[in-house]
Amino acid sequence: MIKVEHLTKHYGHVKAVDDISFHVRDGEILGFLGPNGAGKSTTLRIMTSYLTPTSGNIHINNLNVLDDSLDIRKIIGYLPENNPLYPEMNVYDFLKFSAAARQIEGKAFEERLKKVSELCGLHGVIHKKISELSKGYKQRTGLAQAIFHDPEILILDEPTTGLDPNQIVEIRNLIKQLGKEKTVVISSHILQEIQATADRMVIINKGKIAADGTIDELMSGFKGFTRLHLEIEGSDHVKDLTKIHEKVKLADIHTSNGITKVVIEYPNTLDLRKDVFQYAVKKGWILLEMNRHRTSLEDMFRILTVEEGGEA
Ligand SMILES: Nc1ncnc2c1ncn2[C@@H]1O[C@H](COP(=O)(O)OP(=O)(O)OP(=O)(O)O)[C@@H](O)[C@H]1O
Repeated sequence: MIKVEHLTKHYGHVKAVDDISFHVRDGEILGFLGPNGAGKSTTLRIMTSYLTPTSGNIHINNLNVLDDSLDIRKIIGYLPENNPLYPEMNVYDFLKFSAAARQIEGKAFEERLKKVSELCGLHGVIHKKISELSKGYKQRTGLAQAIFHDPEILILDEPTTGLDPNQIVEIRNLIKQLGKEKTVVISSHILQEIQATADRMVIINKGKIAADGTIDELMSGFKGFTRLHLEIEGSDHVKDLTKIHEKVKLADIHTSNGITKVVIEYPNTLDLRKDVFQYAVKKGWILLEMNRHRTSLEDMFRILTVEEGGEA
């Protein structure tokens, strides 16, 4: 269990993380979602004990990042955002070098290498120079380094950034595979990324927690709205649509060549399509198109982060 408690981190005048608390349960894949600059990397670097907090603490099992940084690094595997590798080394030498830093050598190294390269699909490239690998294989090498000491917790900072769509799917599958045995925290600024891999998510914005829960919980807790897109021919009074119901708002209206394109908005708890149709008939309008768009999780993410003043 990872417990983040009232964590705050200042860089000079910049409050990168502002009194956040959340937890990660054993065995779950937690998505840590937020726009650029939200404070994700800072939180993850404190979690991995590479950075000290200004205040607050993170407990991992019976350890905490203030007092037990060396022990914490033993139980955590970390893939930082920029995946630092040594491009001049080949994959084998790089893994041997990283393993030696953790005192995994000789027979123990060879045994672990067999398992890790199988899991990360590195067999075909093990003697290739890192600089010659595709971005996807570089990421696999970074993941192999992160799991080499068989940590119980894996912290992955934006692991699919910069990959092509096929590589993204491969790395997601690998993360899900690793998540069967380990507790995983994966950060991203892309909602679909978190939806595709995580069991639960914590949304951070401007250093504060904006939401925390499973995707279903967040959706049901979020009072979404419907956007009804309409095209109406031959009316000057389309704005009157707001009279249908007190909750209807005019989101957009635009007329050209005698056709008015209008978007109305109302809570998801209502379905006003019939009312709109009947109103149009009553007014003698010709309704050319009606298209319903209900707020999705993407909208929710945008709203949560924008309302908090972010730049989603
Ligand atoms: N070493 C540093 N010195 C000063 N400010 C920093 C430093 N590292 C991060 N920041 C600032 O702290 C805030 C949070 O940054 P952080 O990297 O944690 O966010 P992030 O959510 O990981 O974003 P990104 O995905 O863009 O890396 C930002 O305003 C950033 O500019």
